[in-house]
Amino acid sequence: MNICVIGTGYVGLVTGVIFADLGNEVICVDKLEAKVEQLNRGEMPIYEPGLEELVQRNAEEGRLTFTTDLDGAVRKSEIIYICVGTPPREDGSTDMSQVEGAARGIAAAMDRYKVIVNKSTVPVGTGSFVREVIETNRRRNVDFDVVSNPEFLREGSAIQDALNPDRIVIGAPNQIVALKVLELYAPLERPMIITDVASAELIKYASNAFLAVKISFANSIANICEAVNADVIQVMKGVGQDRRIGPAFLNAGLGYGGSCFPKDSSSLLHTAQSVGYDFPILEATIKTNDEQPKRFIKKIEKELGGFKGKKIALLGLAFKANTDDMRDAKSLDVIAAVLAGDGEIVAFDPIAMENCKKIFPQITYAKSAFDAAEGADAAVVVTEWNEFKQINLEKLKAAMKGSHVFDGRNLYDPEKMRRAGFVYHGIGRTSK
Ligand SMILES: NC(=O)c1ccc[n+]([C@@H]2O[C@H](COP(=O)([O-])OP(=O)(O)OC[C@H]3O[C@@H](n4cnc5c(N)ncnc54)[C@H](O)[C@@H]3O)[C@@H](O)[C@H]2O)c1
Ligand SMILES: O=c1ccn([C@@H]2O[C@H](COP(=O)(O)OP(=O)(O)O[C@H]3O[C@H](CO)[C@@H](O)[C@H](O)[C@H]3O)[C@@H](O)[C@H]2O)c(=O)[nH]1
Repeated sequence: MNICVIGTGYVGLVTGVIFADLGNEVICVDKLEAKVEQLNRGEMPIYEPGLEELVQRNAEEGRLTFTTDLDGAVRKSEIIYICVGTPPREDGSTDMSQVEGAARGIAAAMDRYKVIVNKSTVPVGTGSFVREVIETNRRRNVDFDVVSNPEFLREGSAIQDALNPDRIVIGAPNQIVALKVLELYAPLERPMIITDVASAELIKYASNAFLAVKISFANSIANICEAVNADVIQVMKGVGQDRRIGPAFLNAGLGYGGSCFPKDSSSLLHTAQSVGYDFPILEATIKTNDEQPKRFIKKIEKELGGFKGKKIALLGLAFKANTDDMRDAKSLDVIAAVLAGDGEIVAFDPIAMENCKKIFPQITYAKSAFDAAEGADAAVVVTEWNEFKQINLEKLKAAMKGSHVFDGRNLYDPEKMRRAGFVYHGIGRTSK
């Protein structure tokens, strides 16, 4: 099959390379010339384990190409995947300008029947919106179908997630076009759900919102744990053992960040409100998530007696481990609060420092966690990197001036930390 993928972010790159690896001819298009040049040199614009090798192999074998020429790519392809960004607007709704731009580009280039697939996370109704944009802007009277095929990959494990999805969701206007898209995924032998376009669009938002609810619920329980001296890890372990609940996404911490949960929960809330429904569960989930880093920062400030003149070793910057993505990373809240309180930040992250420098060039970036901890009054952990989980506690203690460790991801055992001489503060952990 000849496939065109529009957008070379996480989703476009992973979708493109996987379809190429399954034997299709894939052209990936991006409007950013520098990004396309970088990809053509075999360099990845993002950090994602396993991506570079897979892209290089498929490019060398001639199945995967990168271009800025949307016209040419659309003409050569039977199926066109829209994988562009859908960032949030100020009011929580979704900025659809990239999707509209892609649809206009497709409309101008279409020379025969095409299947247009929305893989971007888009509000319910986007299938009809894309159809309308193309109908209005097409130059020739050629037929086309619009399908929804949402993506469920996670950053940091994107290739594995895309190759082994729990389900493949295809929302199509008819069986024939559904089967055409389904055929692309047949070699993966994963469960398929075929439905209408609107339901498929909503499956994506409902899934992300439900996971966000789980996280905010665990964080709420953690906040109670702190007041009653119970341990949230033990509590959620006990809760998650119930097969009806499940253990995943019950880790209490600083709250969810990244490029998806915050914007997608706001977008779904906006959709609900636009049809006259308040969606109180989702509202509370978002509120809980907004408050979680604030509570943590307040706790640090109180324990240290303010940030003024204090040196904070910040361990981790990315919104989660195995990515260099800084979108909605909780480290940003911590940095902003410490700087606003006249404190000093020395940060270390295995791979996200370059991206953080673009946002906070004024803080100090260290060569290692120990380098960051040198002479620090407190260490604050915000990203669940393995190298922080396995850190040599003695060495960390010896490097620091103070003994406070604020663990925003519950990486450590409180008892072990106390034995190592730290004053340990987790999220929802026992104090004795
Ligand atoms: N990042 C994730 O983990 C993830 C997972 C599942 C779903 N999603 C959804 O997938 C979509 C893409 O996310 P992402 O993180 O890959 O996006 P991104 O913002 O990192 O990348 C989007 C790319 O599209 C390009 N683009 C925009 N308009 C274009 C046009 N008209 N022609 C050519 N290129 C164009 C941009 O230049 C950019 O390189 C979003 O809707 C997101 O919500 C993301
Ligand atoms: O128990 C948990 C699990 C996650 N998180 C946080 O939640 C955020 C999101 O984590 P994760 O879901 O692993 O990362 P994403 O790459 O943002 O992936 C989510 O968002 C994608 C974009 O829509 C979806 O495709 C994925 O299925 C969905 O998991 C991060 O800040 C995590 O630290 C917690 O606080 N507690």
